[in-house]
Amino acid sequence: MEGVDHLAHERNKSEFDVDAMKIVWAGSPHAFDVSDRISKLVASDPGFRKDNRSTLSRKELFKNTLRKAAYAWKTIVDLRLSEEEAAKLRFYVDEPAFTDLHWGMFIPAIKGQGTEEQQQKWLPLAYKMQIIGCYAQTELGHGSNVQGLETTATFDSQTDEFIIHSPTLTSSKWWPGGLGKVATHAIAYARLIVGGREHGVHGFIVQLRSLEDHSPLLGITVGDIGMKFGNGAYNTMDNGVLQFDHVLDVYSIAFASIAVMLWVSQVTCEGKYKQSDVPRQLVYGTMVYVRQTIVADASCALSRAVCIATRYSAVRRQFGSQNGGPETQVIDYKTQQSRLFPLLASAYAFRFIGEWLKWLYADVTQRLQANDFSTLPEAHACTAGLKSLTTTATADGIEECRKLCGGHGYLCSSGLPELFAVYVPACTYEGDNTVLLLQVARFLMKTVSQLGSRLSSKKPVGTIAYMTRVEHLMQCRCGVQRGFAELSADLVEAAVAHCQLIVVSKFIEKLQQEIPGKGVKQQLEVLCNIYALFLLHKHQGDFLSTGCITPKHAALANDELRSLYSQVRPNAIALVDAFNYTDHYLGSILGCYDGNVYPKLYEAAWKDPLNESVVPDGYHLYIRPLLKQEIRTARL
Ligand SMILES: CCCCCCCCCC/C=C\CCCCCCCC(=O)SCCNC(=O)CCNC(=O)[C@H](O)C(C)(C)COP(=O)(O)OP(=O)(O)OC[C@H]1O[C@@H](n2cnc3c(N)ncnc32)[C@H](O)[C@@H]1OP(=O)(O)O
Ligand SMILES: Cc1cc2nc3c(=O)[nH]c(=O)nc-3n(C[C@H](O)[C@H](O)[C@H](O)COP(=O)(O)OP(=O)(O)OC[C@H]3O[C@@H](n4cnc5c(N)ncnc54)[C@H](O)[C@@H]3O)c2cc1C
Repeated sequence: MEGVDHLAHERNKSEFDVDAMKIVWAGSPHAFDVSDRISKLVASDPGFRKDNRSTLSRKELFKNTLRKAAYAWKTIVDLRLSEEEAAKLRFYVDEPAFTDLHWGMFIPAIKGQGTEEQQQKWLPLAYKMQIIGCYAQTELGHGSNVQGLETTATFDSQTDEFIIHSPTLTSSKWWPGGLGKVATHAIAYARLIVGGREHGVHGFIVQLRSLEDHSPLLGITVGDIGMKFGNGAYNTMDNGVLQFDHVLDVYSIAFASIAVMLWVSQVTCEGKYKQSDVPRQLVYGTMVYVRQTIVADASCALSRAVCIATRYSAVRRQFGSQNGGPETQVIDYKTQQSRLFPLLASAYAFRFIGEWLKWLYADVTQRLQANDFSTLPEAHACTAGLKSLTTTATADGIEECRKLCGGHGYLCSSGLPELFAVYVPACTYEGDNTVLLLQVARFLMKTVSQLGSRLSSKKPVGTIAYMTRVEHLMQCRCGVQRGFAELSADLVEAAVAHCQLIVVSKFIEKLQQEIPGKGVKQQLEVLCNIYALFLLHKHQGDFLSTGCITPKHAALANDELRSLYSQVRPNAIALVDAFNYTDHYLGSILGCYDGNVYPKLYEAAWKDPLNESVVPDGYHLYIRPLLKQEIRTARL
């Protein structure tokens, strides 16, 4: 029945202050206020409805996304929302679109790598959306190997301009979001050539389309790369293909530096290339920034899936009826708990590692501004490794949550198939997860060779086993005289272990902070122990082989896990309520707040276009002849 909370009995079991946990999850009272207010604003506005996405064709879907993006911008302007509120509004609109790359990469790249002059020229236009940007780095032939990019940018000292060119088919830009049909400008990465000499890959701001009629400029061939994984989902995004045919960057020498997107290098008025004495890797700075935001995205996406699966697991009953009484809630089955509760713990763990990574990025950015590059390697390794670890775990976790919901998890109305389809490319974009783990492995190898066996003693006591595991895995690999490539598969495992150590240690450090609210810290301690012991159980081979635990320890850990699951059980619904997601944002009948699942599932079924007619289109042409044996049977 509408208006009845079918999960009230679960909510009454809670042993902690849910409102206080909402603040912990949001990060602060202010952050909670913004999130709560904006999510309800979006949920209450029919202009942001999204329940019809799966019934639209690609063109209808894309046009609807453009409408929503324009409507969101109008809402932001009309309500005079702050940058923080506007970002939250785009988040809760929950539709991959060109705006993600405009605000998520194009603007940060200019802020992070542009000179004062470049920022003064481009940021005001970008902030007012008077230009729409994309980040055009990947090419048809190269994505991971940035140094392999083929697009060229040749400085013409006669005309004081840069000539951007795609010399081969494989140099076509391929994948940039927003490029296909919308972006007017791109930050295009190309090999800089000055005076016949090549100076490696640099970023260039290039105009792609007319600001008058949106037609591609002279020498620009641009379009969409086509349908992607899953029906609705990520097809709201126009990932594009782009070829430059000797495109002149229209900026005169006076603005030449406007085009070369870097404060680490300049082309002077005399056509001379000036490389500052800063690490070349700063050209990768935007990727470091985006990787740390992707870790925060992981906690959002995983918590969404866990919220759906937890609420549905409390609603669903199957088997176990005693004397005609109610059947057993599937959330009470130990197998369901052993699959679901580690994902609940991971959602919280990723939330806190995302908070720490945001601090680390801000710290390294501050140091860079003071020409202190000492923590850049660690920042790169951490952002690369944690992006890899959290996105892999989240993509796998969303799929596990779908399976935890049985057959109904496979319905689009569960919200889980679309969530998976939109989320899963996170394991690839912003760096293929294996390629990024290889970067971490390189960093560990260098650290071991510099520091000897002790990778770091700066970890909380509770992580000794985790630290020993990493050191042992590295010693086993570094000890033998075989090349990095030969050992790379093993080194990637050590890299994963290192990232898991960081997540566990930062969760423990979080618990050493002042955390207000009745029972809140206790609940987080339970979740932290679940996260740490679940990984220890999952990788017990590593821990046993390093000798840092015995088989008896492993058995005790498993017993403790079961006990911890029993402690979470009465609080599970309250722990997902703490995410404070609206039904609109969840987009899931299985995860609706009131747990009134069956009537909503039944009602939603009849809204499917296939049920607009009782007799299906095609019956008279195909089925009736079949049933009436009017189809001439082939001679046997
Ligand atoms: C229903 C709805 C559900 C909603 C769910 C929510 C999900 C959100 C959906 C939102 C929708 C849309 C938003 C999506 C946003 C998508 C954005 C994607 C954009 C992109 O993909 S941009 C392109 C990204 N490309 C890459 O990441 C390329 C990866 N490759 C590299 O980074 C490099 O090539 C490399 C692998 C690191 C190799 O570098 P290189 O060739 O230079 O070679 P080396 O390995 O020798 O490195 C040299 C040296 O440099 C150091 N180094 C390398 N990288 C960095 C760095 N980034 N920072 C600092 N230092 C770096 C390296 O360590 C070496 O140092 P050393 O010599 O060892 O000292
Ligand atoms: C949805 C989506 C959105 C995207 N948006 C953008 C965007 O806006 N802008 C942009 O510039 N790009 C974008 N990309 C491109 C993305 O950044 C690349 O696809 C990504 O960096 C992976 O590179 P790749 O495709 O070349 O993979 P590859 O490197 O070709 O990977 C293929 C396989 O090779 C393996 N491999 C590669 N190199 C090595 C190695 N050295 N050692 C061991 N194994 C290796 C990988 O692990 C993987 O298994 C997007 C991609 C997707 C899917």
